Amino acid sequence: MIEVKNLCFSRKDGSQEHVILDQLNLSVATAQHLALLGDSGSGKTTFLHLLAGLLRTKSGTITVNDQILTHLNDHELALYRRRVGLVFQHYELLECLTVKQNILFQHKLNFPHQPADEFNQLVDVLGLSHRLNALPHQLSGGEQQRVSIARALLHQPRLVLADEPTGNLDLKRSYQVVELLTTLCRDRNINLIMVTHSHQLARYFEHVKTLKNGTLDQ
Ligand SMILES: Nc1ncnc2c1ncn2[C@@H]1O[C@H](COP(=O)(O)OP(=O)(O)OP(=O)(O)O)[C@@H](O)[C@H]1O
Repeated sequence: MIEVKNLCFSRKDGSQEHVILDQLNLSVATAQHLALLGDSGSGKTTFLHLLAGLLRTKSGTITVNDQILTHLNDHELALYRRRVGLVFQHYELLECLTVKQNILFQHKLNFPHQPADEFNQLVDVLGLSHRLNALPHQLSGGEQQRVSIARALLHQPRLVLADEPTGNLDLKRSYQVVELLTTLCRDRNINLIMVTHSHQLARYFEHVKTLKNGTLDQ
């Protein structure tokens, strides 16, 4: 469950204050999926970073599964971030690690005593079982994105934020990735928010909103 109330966010541009989000409100029910559209520069990535706890704001509130992010101290926010699954446009895999090591790396770092129960099932569903010893540069873009999805889901997050995950893929691979991402999240009752420029891909989502002039359409 996500509740965003009167969220404002600005950045300093020299001496000028550049307003990016302006009194933004959003309510996403538990396990709901949302596609986020909007022109380039409208603030989609900024909004995802605020939801991920990577940025802070002083104005407005963000509540995710009963945690009010604005009230968390730095340590609590770091713990919150560990529980969010992130998927990026450029995959952000570690080049020197194999597929298997990439998928397990953050899990081992953040949850060293928690077994990675879902590993086998995830790599199987994502079609990666035969690529576990490959290095990222030996994979196609679609395969790399599937690795990053496995990494994002391994620690069983309740929220996955995907920032243009198909931005580097052709249409066929984009559909595959979105189909897998939405199915995996639906099966696990995970809230998914995906930024995309594609109205076609947004059709996979039960809810679609557009960010414009710092706020979301109703
Ligand atoms: N680190 C930063 N410092 C200053 N301004 C920034 C920074 N990051 C983003 N911006 C500005 O904030 C605004 C919103 O950027 P953001 O990346 O959130 O937009 P977006 O909707 O995700 O764009 P795109 O679709 O092109 O990825 C833009 O005007 C951008 O130039």
